[in-house]
Amino acid sequence: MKLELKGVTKRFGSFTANDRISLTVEPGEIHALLGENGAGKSTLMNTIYGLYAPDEGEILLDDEPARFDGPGDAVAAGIGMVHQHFMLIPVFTVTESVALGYEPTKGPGLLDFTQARERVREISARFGFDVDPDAVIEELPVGAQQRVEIIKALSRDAKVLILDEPTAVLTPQETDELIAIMRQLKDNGTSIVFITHKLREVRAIADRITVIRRGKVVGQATPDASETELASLMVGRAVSLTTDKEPARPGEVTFAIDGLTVLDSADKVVVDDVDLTVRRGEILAVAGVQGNGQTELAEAILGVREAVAGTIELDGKDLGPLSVKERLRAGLGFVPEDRSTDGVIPGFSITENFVLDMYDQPPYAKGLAMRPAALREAATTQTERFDVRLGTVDDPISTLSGGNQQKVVLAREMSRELRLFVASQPTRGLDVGSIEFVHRTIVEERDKGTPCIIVSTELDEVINLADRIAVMYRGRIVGIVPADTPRDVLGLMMAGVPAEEAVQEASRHQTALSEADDAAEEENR
Ligand SMILES: Nc1ncnc2c1ncn2[C@@H]1O[C@H](COP(=O)(O)OP(=O)(O)OP(=O)(O)O)[C@@H](O)[C@H]1O
Repeated sequence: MKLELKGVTKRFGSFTANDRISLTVEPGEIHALLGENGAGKSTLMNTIYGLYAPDEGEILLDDEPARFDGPGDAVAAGIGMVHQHFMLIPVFTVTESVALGYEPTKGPGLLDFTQARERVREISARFGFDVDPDAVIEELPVGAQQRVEIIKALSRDAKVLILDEPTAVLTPQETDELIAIMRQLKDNGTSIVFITHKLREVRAIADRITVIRRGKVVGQATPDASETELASLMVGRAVSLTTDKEPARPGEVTFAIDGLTVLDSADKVVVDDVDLTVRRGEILAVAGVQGNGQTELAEAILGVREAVAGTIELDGKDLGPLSVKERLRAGLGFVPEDRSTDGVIPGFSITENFVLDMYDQPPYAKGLAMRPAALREAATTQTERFDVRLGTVDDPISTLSGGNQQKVVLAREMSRELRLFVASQPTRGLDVGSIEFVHRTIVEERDKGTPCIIVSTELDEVINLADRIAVMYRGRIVGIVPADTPRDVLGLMMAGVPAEEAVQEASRHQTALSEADDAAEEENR
């Protein structure tokens, strides 16, 4: 189905989030939508999905004007959407989740689960999804949950599928699987609108690219545009995709973890006897495929997850007995992996979110009295520094775009005097310009002498920032290697191969590749 937007405008009060946007998505086309944080991408998609009514302009489906009074109308017209945050109910099975939207009925008030299960089976088989209709959502990995969202849309005959940052939470393997699925859907005639901040993906799969900035279309591109060209079109200036940094000048060890063991909620060991040290003035990146204990390691440092064995010491002090609040006061800056559940309180204003645990600390309080003016000033200055796109700092943080909420968390945590900085997926959901800034700011923090731990599943980020890299696999540290370790060696370590073996295996692989090249050349001659 062809989707066409003509002059679509959406305002929130006096703020124009989408300003006369026009674009066309042809049947079977993968159309990427690029734009910096707060550019208006999600707003536009929510409008196409019937969650917002456009203030001006129109949406056409196969050249016919469409008006939606809610997502129900959009779905009936053939539009499906997979949101940034999945809308699935954790305790439901796959079949129940799909039936909830599709609701094939046996009669008044009775859902036909047999029919729904068949539908799940049929769609899974057609696209090779490998999803068990009876699996419970909360027990599925994120990539599989996302496939359920796609099945749900397809079960309702979606002909236009909107994917809003679908790869932000996926492992590299899951991303490859999703890309394969998108290709199949395309071959099947489904039109796809694809939002992402990852330029490599855009170049790999998009047929056409539309770039929006501050609510307006600023350009169109084809996938042969370079990453640098796309980045500057998005942000309106040249962006460096790598961070210039001097070699670290590490000082003394001020942070040490010894024999740390942590259990998950089902009492399974998720961090297994981990030893780590970080020196002043260095960045240790913890790399690994999501779900190998990195999250729990970071949570144990913050104190939201209890260690069953081992110690954590900062500046010679045992953090074990300290509460989260006391650890923050001891100089820990912490960026959680999931800002929406652990980083911000949606109903609070940006200013209130700027302090949370630190409201009674100088400079925001003097004795027992809070100093609202000092707080407001800090929130204003720091959000400006981090280029947070906002109306005023008194607005609820929930009105900010996802990437801008992430920047508030970073601004909050990086505006204190720190003795240790720990960040999980610090740039998740950020645009390339913001990533450039955040990476530079982390390096500045290092150069002030703060020991930094960056937990990231993005190898680009790990390689860009790290002075040393610790690779985690199944709760253990597989090895700690220098920052210039080749990608293929890191990849093997992430699959559990010890460092030395990984180096040998990678070099064998390289030799085999070059021998194959030589043989092919010989044959061509
Ligand atoms: N309900 C709302 N009330 C007020 N302002 C809003 C609301 N929803 C979005 N906005 C504003 O509209 C702008 C566009 O937000 P949107 O979420 O569409 O951005 P985005 O391009 O998807 O960004 P990101 O890449 O960070 O997800 C932002 O400045 C945001 O603050």
